[in-house]
Amino acid sequence: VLNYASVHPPVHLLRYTVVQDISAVVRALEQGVKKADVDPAVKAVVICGTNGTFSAGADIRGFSSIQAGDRPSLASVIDLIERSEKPVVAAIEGMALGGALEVALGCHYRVAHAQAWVGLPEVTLGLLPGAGGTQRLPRLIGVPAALDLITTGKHVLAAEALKLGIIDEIMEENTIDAAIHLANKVSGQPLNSRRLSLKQVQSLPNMDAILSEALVKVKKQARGCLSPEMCVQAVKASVQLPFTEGIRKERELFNLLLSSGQAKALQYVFFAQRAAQKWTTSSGASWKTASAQPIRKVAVIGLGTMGRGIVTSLVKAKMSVVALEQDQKQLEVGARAVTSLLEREASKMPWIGQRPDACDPALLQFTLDFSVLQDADLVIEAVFEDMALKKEIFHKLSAICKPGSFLCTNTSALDIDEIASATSRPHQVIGTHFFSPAHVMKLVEIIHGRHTSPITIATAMGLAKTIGKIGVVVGNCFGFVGNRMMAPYAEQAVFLLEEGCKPKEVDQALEGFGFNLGPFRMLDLAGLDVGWRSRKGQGLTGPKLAPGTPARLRGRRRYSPLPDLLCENGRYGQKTGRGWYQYEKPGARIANPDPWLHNFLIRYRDAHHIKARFIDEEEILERCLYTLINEGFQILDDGIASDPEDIDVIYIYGYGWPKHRGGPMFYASTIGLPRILAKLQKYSEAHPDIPRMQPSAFLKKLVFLGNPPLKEWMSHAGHQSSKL
Ligand SMILES: CCCCCCC[C@H](O)CC(=O)SCCNC(=O)CCNC(=O)[C@H](O)C(C)(C)COP(=O)([O-])OP(=O)([O-])OC[C@H]1O[C@@H](n2cnc3c(N)ncnc32)[C@H](O)[C@@H]1OP(=O)([O-])[O-]
Ligand SMILES: NC(=O)c1ccc[n+]([C@@H]2O[C@H](COP(=O)([O-])OP(=O)(O)OC[C@H]3O[C@@H](n4cnc5c(N)ncnc54)[C@H](O)[C@@H]3O)[C@@H](O)[C@H]2O)c1
Repeated sequence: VLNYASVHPPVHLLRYTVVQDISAVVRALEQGVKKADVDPAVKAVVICGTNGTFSAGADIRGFSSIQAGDRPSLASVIDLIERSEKPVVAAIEGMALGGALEVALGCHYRVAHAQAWVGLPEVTLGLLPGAGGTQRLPRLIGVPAALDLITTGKHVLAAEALKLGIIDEIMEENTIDAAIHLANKVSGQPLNSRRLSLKQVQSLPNMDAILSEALVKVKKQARGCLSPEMCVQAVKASVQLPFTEGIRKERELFNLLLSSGQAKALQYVFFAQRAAQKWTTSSGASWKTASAQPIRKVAVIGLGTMGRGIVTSLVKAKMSVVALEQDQKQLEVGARAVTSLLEREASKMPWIGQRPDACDPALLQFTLDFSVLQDADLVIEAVFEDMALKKEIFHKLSAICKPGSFLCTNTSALDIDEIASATSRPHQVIGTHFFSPAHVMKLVEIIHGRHTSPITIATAMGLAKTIGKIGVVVGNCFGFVGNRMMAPYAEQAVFLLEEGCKPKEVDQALEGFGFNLGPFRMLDLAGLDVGWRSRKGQGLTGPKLAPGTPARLRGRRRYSPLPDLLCENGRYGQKTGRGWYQYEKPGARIANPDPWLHNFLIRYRDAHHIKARFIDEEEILERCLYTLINEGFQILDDGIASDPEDIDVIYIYGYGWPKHRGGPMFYASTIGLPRILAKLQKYSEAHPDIPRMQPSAFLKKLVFLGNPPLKEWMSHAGHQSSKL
């Protein structure tokens, strides 16, 4: 942990390794600094890490054992460092994150390697920098810059840290030697001006406005997450209170966050995201047995909503891309759309000037000619959601593409095995389900068919990582994990309209819960015609529907024809300017309640003899969320997802589930499975014609087993029909 090595007398070198037992690091730092302080042979101290890394901060797993009210002893050691009569220099290699940057801020000087980066990411873990960071950083770099770093948790490279004033010197090499040199140079000089706790925060004429605007901004973006707001409160304390009182306030806010439950959820997500990268199949394949093949050239077929976003993501990651369309007109429209997306992405990257190759259009070729795809290492198909068309394309690809190339489909729900059956290489066929907008959304569901080889899975996962996405391996069934769980959720939302709600009431309840968009705003954005086409394909509506089928029943299941009726009226959502809401013009984004729709709902209820009733927020949330969670339990039992963490990662990064609630399965564990079961039982008794409300056998089993913790759920799953 800490290696107190006096290798460069008279400078003491305190080397410590991070992400270990924080109290051991803290104790060792304390002893080291105290020893150096009383040792007359020591004139200065340098603190550095081992193996080229200063530190990634406190061990996140250790937070669960900290009780609210515990004294963060790291803070007192940082005080000790700052009070030292001998200059202490931080030598930052690799990274200094969280508590590590706070240690560096307690040092009198900071030297960093040019490739090092620093940041205070605590906010992303539901916390705030709890060891003086919120009080020292504003004193060092001013309130606006400190607010930016502390409320976003972003990391900055050494050059930017130097510009901001966090770092005193940057070195291309020999950072530790440079720190020792600096320590020797400043030895004997007065230190008070270097002690941040003694500095005043630089006053600004518009300080009140800066703080209140920051508060408004973070509240708006946080969707109920507390930590960004508490970060602003802590920085505000640095402006309004003397240092020691500010530290007290920081500790009070830290303890409040620690006990809020949100910190636990966000830390769970941190590990869940990493766990999802470690896929394993039921046959035992994993990263240990299969490695990703190198992918240099990717082809994308179809430049519609999804294809253009996928192409943009690939080009941003500097991959060579061929984009193919079905006719010249579509090719031109698609090419224009991709160019404009790439331009927008480039303008968001201020470092573009230093990296002229980023988003290089020379990496991109547009074509109508399938034979150009011959040497692609991997192909992603993103044409219409139509099985016959997809099979035709895969058959063609199988004949044209070189033997080693991988064939991926971006289907939202269709059977991967059936698509693969159109090829002579089903082991190289896989689903890569991106989310809209594909150049923004982080998630890619990687769907493993019956014949998909481990190398194909590894390669698809590798590609996702290369382009900055989070791949999650799932099994093959209609809608996979995400869309399969979305179906009962969206279905409930529509049933609630039939029973008396307005779209805005349902959306407000779910947006209040923390979703980016409620179900109706989301459906309007995605396009109502997408689901309509799928329902027609399934024979739930349209020409394939048997004559005489009752309007609100399919078999013995309740069905709502409302979404079909909207489409029949040309209301496809934002794209047509009308959907569940009305928009100023087609393509406009601001959703306004539509009196036409409200009258339509009244007439619809009259026609079907439905008596509208008042439905409170609790019922809206429970019916939408608990049916979604119920499907999640079924998915786990079926083996379509290998564990609840995977489902949670899918929902957070693909569907805008509020991160501070940890994903649907984690949320279920915080509510308690007995309560979810009881509510589902109550609602399914009231609505016996909605099978998706009937509690899953797996949920019942877990309740019967005494509501075990989430980590133990999978040891009780059935898995007879594991698809992974
Ligand atoms: C006494 C109380 C005092 C309280 C006072 C407050 C102190 C302070 O304010 C709080 C903090 O410092 S908050 C902390 C602030 N710091 C942060 O928030 C930093 C969070 N970490 C990161 O951002 C990234 O992991 C890195 C950029 C460090 C590396 O990225 P990369 O190269 O892509 O690698 P990777 O795949 O990401 O990780 C590799 C492995 O390391 C694991 N692990 C990593 N960090 C961990 C941690 N802190 N902990 C535990 N484990 C951590 C990770 O799970 C994975 O494990 P696996 O078993 O192999 O799966
Ligand atoms: N839109 C979404 O939100 C979303 C999200 C995830 C997955 N998906 C899936 O992605 C796929 C594409 O969806 P989309 O929304 O981008 O559709 P889209 O209608 O916007 O685009 C499809 C494109 O494919 C092109 N195309 C059709 N036949 C072709 C052929 N034979 N050769 C070359 N190009 C051809 C069309 O010209 C069109 O540009 C579908 O399978 C869909 O289910 C869509």
